[in-house]
Order: sequence, then C-alpha cells, then structure tokens
Amino acid sequence: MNILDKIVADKRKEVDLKKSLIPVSQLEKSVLMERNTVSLASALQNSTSGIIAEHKRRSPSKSVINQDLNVQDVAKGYESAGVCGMSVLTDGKYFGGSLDDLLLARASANIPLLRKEFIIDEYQILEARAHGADVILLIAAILNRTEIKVLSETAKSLGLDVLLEVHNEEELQKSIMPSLDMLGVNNRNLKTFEVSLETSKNLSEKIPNDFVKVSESGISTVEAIKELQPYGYQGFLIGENFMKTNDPGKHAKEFISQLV
Ligand SMILES: O=P(O)(O)OC[C@@H](O)[C@@H](O)c1c[nH]c2ccccc12
Repeated sequence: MNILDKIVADKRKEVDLKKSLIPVSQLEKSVLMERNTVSLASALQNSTSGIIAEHKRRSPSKSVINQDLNVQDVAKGYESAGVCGMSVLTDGKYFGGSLDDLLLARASANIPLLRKEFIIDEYQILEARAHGADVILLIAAILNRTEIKVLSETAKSLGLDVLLEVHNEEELQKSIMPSLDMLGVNNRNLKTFEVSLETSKNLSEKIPNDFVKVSESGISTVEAIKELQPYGYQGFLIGENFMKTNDPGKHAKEFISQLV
C-alpha cells in the first residue's frame, strides 16, 4: 500500500469515529457558522505576490519541520507579512496538526484560512466551516469525479472556496467542473514524494482560465515564483521553507517584499 492509500484508510476510520462522537447538529451550533467567509480566490486575483503560507509541523516526507512554534504567533506573523491566505494542516497522525490549530489561527488572524486535510466526507467540510475555515482542499488523487462534485458543491453551499489539487493531466481532466474556484498543481507526488516545478509548468496550459491557478509545494525561492508567474500562476503555496525557520512570518515578509 502506498502512503496516500494508508493516510486515506486511516482517515476513513477517524471520520467514522468522529461522526459517532460529535454529531452534525453539534457542529452546526458553532458560533463560527455565522461568520462571513472571505474568498481566497479573490485575494489571489487582487495580489501581486499570491503567497499562501502554511502551518506544518511535520510531514511524512520530511518528518520534523518545526515543533517549537505557536500556531497563534505563526498566524499573526503571516498576517502582518501580507500573505493572501494561510493553510493550516489539520491531520494529526501524519502532519501533527489539529482542528484546534485551525481554531487558534482563526482567533489570531483575519485572513482567508484553508483547511489542509484529506477530505473524503462531507462531515469534514462542515467541521472546517465550524472551526473557522474559508477554503477547503480537495485532492483529485483520492477522489472520483462524483465525489469531487458532491464535496465541492457542499463546500460552496456553506460559503467556502474550493481548491482542487491535481498532480497530472488525468487528474485534471476528470476534475474540471464549475463548483471549483482554484486549481492547484502539486509539485510533490503524494505517492513518491518526488518534487519538480516542471509539473506546474507542464500542466498550466491545460487549466482553463476561469480558475485561479495555484502552484503548490517545493517552492523555496523568489526566483521559483518569478519563473512560474509567466505560466499563469497567481497563487503559491509555501510550507516548509517558512516553517523551518524560527520566525515564519518574518521569512514570508522578506519573500513578499521582493514580489510587490
Ligand atoms: O512544504 P512545501 O513543500 O512548501 O509544501 C506545502 C504544501 O504544498 C504541501 O504541504 C501540500 C500540498 N498538498 C498537500 C496535501 C496534503 C498535505 C500536504 C500538502
């Protein structure tokens, strides 16, 4: 079994368990359900830097990145750096994140928040909304077309933006539909962890222009961003490069100052 299949199998069990402990009716009572969401897609379209900065403590590909920071400080740092949005990993087992991280980020910063999760069930979308997310990620490698349709339409009905992530042309072709806002190309193959910016370059012309294009993973220099911009990318998702420092916000600010 590859790592992605393992993550999804674990996630299925986790979601089934949570559903039995915390019913939908309880999630719907969250005060955050009444909050007006903000659009990451619009923020990216109106930005010259397009940085989406991630909170990521560890990952299956790198193990420990940084366990010493407070998510609140990271969120405030990213906000004052002028990022377009923040991505918060909520998977516990493989990434060391939690829904509490999302909640604390929400309480600390007023910027679009993406719930970074392996979403396979509508329940997780309601959870995202109830914990302060503005955007969800859907990963084409773990979903079929019908699932992408149902999940993205659920997200839209809750006022959330949808970022659909692909890694190759086949995933892209099966996924294109109007209920998506942003198309993300993951430069990292989630099955092998191989990283190449060529993935973004090669797929860019196949993404219809009605979607905001986002390049994800393995971006560690301003030059890489400048290289990707001519291919139509308006969003750049950066995790490790910021998180491996002791002040991710400061690092993000330096990046942004070179892009505006
Ligand atoms: O740390 P990086 O290489 O800058 O990557 C960030 C982000 O793209 C990556 O964390 C990611 C992209 N898609 C995912 C799906 C699940 C978990 C994580 C991810």
